[in-house]
Amino acid sequence: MELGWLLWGAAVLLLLHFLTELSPAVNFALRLGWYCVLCVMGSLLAAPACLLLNGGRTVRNMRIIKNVVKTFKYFFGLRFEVKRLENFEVEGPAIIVSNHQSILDMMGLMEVLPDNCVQVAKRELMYTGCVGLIMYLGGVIFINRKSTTSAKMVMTEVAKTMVAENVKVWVYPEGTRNCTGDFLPFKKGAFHLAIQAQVPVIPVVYSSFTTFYNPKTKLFTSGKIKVEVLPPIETKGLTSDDVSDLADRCFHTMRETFFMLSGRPSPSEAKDSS
Ligand SMILES: CCCCC/C=C\C/C=C\CCCCCCCC(=O)SCCNC(=O)CCNC(=O)[C@H](O)C(C)(C)COP(=O)(O)OP(=O)(O)OC[C@H]1O[C@@H](n2cnc3c(N)ncnc32)[C@H](O)[C@@H]1OP(=O)(O)O
Ligand SMILES: CCCCCCCC/C=C\CCCCCCCC(=O)OC[C@@H](O)COP(=O)(O)O
Repeated sequence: MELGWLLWGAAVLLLLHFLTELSPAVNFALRLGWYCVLCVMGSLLAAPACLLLNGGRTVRNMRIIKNVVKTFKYFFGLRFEVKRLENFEVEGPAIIVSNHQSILDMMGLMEVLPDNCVQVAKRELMYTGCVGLIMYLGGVIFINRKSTTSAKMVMTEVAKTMVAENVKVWVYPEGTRNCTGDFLPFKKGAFHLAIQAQVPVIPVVYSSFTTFYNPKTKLFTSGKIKVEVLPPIETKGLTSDDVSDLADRCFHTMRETFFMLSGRPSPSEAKDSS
């Protein structure tokens, strides 16, 4: 009986292996499925630890979550090369902004996540079972993207509490995933937040995933991701009139860095040299 199960197991594994060799779409689905399984298993493992060690929803749980998620990269042959981590060393709260290419970004985020830092996420993620639970326990701030008024109210509240509780807040200013090899225009919530709280903005840039991950062509192989933490941008003395300039400044600096890290000329440079 046991031998029978073993043979069935081996046959299924062999079949999966042939299917992944045969079809990029199967390889893509299996690897992404495996990532989701890891997230679920990691959450099931981390949730009791968070509850036992820290008693409930608190940013301190992010340390536990970070340590679990940092192991995921080994399953996918992903490597991170991190530069200028010291730029996170600002006293007190800050807004961290970074580019958002995929659900895989969570691995890159945890690779560099400073202490006392929570993320802003769409509220739909709260309803993903144990993954939603672990985000809740880690202190993730959920916003309703379908209601600008509600999202703005939550963000304004965050501006007050981040100063009172000395936390950093991580926002994806593109507001959605984008794996096109360029940036989407930035939404302004993060920059309103920074100016309302009078705290610095720290941009973080991840190189393009397109050489190893592309949902359109069903590519998902191993690869290297370069990450650079840029110098903090002060907002002391800025007012709501400066939000657009601050957002533009971050967008351009981050986009230049993105093309540089990705080993591609930025579209403006390419035009100049032609
Ligand atoms: C252990 C194993 C674990 C396994 C793994 C599990 C979990 C790990 C745990 C944690 C990791 C969590 C990682 C989560 C990542 C989730 C990522 C996301 O969900 S990204 C999507 C959500 N985020 C965002 O959308 C942020 C960016 N968006 C914005 O900033 C938006 O501006 C907005 C606030 C959401 C509002 O957007 P909306 O489209 O509705 O409107 P506009 O942007 O057009 O703005 C309208 C108008 O309002 C002005 N504005 C915006 N914000 C403010 C504000 N705070 N105060 C005042 N005014 C504001 C804006 O400027 C516009 O005006 P104008 O056009 O005149 O400029
Ligand atoms: C009871 C319900 C059960 C549901 C089970 C779902 C299981 C989900 C398992 C694993 C999901 C892994 C999620 C990792 C977190 C990644 C967060 C993320 O990157 O979200 C995308 C969001 O930024 C932007 O969304 P859109 O691009 O606008 O869309």
